[in-house]
Amino acid sequence: MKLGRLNHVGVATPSIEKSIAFYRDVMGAEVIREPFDLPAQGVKVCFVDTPNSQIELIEPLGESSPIAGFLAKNPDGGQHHICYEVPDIHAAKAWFEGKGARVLGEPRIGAHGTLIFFVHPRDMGGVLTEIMETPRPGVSH
Ligand SMILES: CC[C@@H](C(=O)O)C(=O)SCCNC(=O)CCNC(=O)[C@H](O)C(C)(C)COP(=O)(O)OP(=O)(O)OC[C@H]1O[C@@H](n2cnc3c(N)ncnc32)[C@H](O)[C@@H]1OP(=O)(O)O
Ligand SMILES: [Co+2]
Repeated sequence: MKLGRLNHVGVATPSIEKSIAFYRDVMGAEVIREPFDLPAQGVKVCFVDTPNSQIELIEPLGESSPIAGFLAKNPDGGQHHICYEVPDIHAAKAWFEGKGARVLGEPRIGAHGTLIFFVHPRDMGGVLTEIMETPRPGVSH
């Protein structure tokens, strides 16, 4: 597998509204997308555009949110995951499994509307890694 484009850095936050104010007023972000709920992933999401990538703000949605444990340990929030693009999600899953890395669940639709999966941080040098199929040109995500 060839390492693809960095799509986004996930940042967990207890309050997307407060984080939006931070990225706007302190970081000078000019393009901050409208937040939206993603119940299937247990998070509320807001994309902050940078010139070459995106920051993905994620706030827990519901008590069983996958980021609840992270926020319990880091109540002010923090860097949560890094997401790389790949051309073929199923080939990428087979690649990581072949390397003995723990893929967390089956590929599912992520915030950009393409298939994603996560690889366990303990098998990825301490970094929770999201793998995302590259959006196709002409399809809006
Ligand atoms: C917006 C949708 C989507 C997108 O399209 O972009 C998203 O990004 S959704 C983002 C949220 N979803 C997920 O994170 C799903 C995958 N995550 C998980 O399955 C779990 O969070 C986890 C990675 C298995 C961790 O589970 P948890 O119960 O929170 O913690 P543990 O105590 O079991 O952790 C085990 C181990 O891993 C360390 N850890 C946990 N989270 C992270 C992290 N974000 N970065 C680095 N390390 C992390 C934790 O400290 C434990 O370490 P040890 O104690 O040393 O074993
Ligand atoms: Co993400």
